[in-house]
Amino acid sequence: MEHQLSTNEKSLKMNNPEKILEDSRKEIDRVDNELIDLIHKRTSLGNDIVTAKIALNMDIYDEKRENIIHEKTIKIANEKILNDDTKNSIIQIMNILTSLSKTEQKKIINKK
Ligand SMILES: O=C(O)C(=O)C[C@]1(C(=O)O)C=C[C@@H](O)C=C1
Repeated sequence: MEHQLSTNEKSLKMNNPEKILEDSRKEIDRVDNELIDLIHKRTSLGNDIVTAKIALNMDIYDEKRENIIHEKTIKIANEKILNDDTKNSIIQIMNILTSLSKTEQKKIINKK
């Protein structure tokens, strides 16, 4: 749970930029850790997916599914009222994640 700062803590922080920097960097480290875990988790799912695709005689690349992911990403970004720059960056990140998944799936096929 996020810690809610009291008014007293907030005014203390305002006068202490070193503390703001230190705390913000600690929080960024925590977020980065979570992101790395989530990226690893998403990429690892490629293992099961490629096994299923081989059994179903499907290609790794699925344009229809990638379009759904693209539309879903835009919908979520709009709901969260993100600005266009942030929205476009998130779309790029999602493209990187699907590419990563495809690369991993190809590696698994080549090992089989
Ligand atoms: O859902 C799939 O079929 C996947 O292989 C996963 C994934 C993705 O990363 O989301 C990757 C490649 C496909 O083109 C579509 C989606």
